[in-house]
Amino acid sequence: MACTALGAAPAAAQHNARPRIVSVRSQQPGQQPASRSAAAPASPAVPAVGWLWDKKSADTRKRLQQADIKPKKSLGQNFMLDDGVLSSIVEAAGVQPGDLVLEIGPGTGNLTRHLLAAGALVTAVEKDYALSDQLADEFAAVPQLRLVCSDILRQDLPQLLAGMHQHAAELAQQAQQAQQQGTASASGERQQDVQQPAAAEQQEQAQQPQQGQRPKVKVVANLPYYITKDCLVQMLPLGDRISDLYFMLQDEVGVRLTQVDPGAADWRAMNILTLYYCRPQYLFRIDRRKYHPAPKVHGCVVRFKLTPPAERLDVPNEAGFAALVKKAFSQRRKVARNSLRPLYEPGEVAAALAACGLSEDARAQDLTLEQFGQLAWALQRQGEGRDGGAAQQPEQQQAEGQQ
Ligand SMILES: C[S@@+](CC[C@H](N)C(=O)[O-])C[C@H]1O[C@@H](n2cnc3c(N)ncnc32)[C@H](O)[C@@H]1O
Repeated sequence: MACTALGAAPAAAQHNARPRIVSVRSQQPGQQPASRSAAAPASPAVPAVGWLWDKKSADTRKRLQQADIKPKKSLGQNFMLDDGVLSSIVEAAGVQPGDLVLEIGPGTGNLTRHLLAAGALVTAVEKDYALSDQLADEFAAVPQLRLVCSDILRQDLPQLLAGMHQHAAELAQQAQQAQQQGTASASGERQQDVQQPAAAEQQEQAQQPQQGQRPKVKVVANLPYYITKDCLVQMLPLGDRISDLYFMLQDEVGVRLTQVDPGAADWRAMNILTLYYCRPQYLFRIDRRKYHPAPKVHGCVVRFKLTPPAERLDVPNEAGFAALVKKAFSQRRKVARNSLRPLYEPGEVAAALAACGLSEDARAQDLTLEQFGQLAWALQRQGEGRDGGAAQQPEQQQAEGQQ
């Protein structure tokens, strides 16, 4: 396992981030985990699963006591005790050998073990140093796990995801070298340079596809409830690099994000923005007693299937659209023409709503994603007509208003 501190946030965000290297146990080229033969196939290795099951998730309480570690409420530490639930999540996520999986908060490694057993190449980001140290020891012989000891919310995500592709390329290269060494020694030949340098370089380039062709990452996590929204805001826009998020959430939040319709009191800006970026699906509920310590509320698993940027609803401007939606919901009881002040004059909003075939008295909570999209275009067209083409987007107006 490689344990590192990668993808540190920009300087302004580094206060308190303190990512650090716990340990680095580098793999010698060609060296494989003990369980693998030298003549491994030239693809990322899959660990033998036997030892993974030496530790049962149900024993978490006992193992924490032995290590003298108390669950920290401040870090949302509610460990999953049920291996059945964990394997259901990995199965629902369709994890296949060689898949790239980002895990947030591996904790005592309960979900991590299931992901590795399914053959995933896992990058796990854990904020708690004590737990990171434990994981670094436990998974020392597993190069398929890359452990990042840091706060996920302070990570430069594109950099973290790029590091996952690099990790996969390194493992593939090691497997290939091991295979070549195995073949050479089996045939009794002397090890020779069988490739010209240029050919080796070409092969390496072929193994490192460009961004658009790279396989997308899956994110699978038993999240601390208090960072759910921030993680969604951070990850939902990355549909060009992430295929799906499989999150264990507070049940009430999962229901609110997946089972509320326009017009309901619980229809919020987060519903509109979630639907803009993905298709959310409630998978199953998890009894609160399956966690240690048991939280006050039940959990659930939700799949967020991310929409690639080119397939999202067409809006005049993404940041402007998000600002429009948030402003419209900022005073939920008011009709939209009033809640959208001062971004737009009430008369402008009423005219735009009418142009979309909507009631002038519509409230934000009455509107669907598509209707918000139509409203954004109607407001844009009106602005262009009024300003002779120099219409401002809401975020521009906001920025100027703050000056
Ligand atoms: C709900 S526990 C889940 C632990 C483990 N995955 C399981 O299923 O048993 C959440 C984990 O996230 C870690 N964590 C909390 N905040 C974090 C953050 N901002 N970044 C990364 N990890 C975090 C906690 O230390 C804890 O290990």
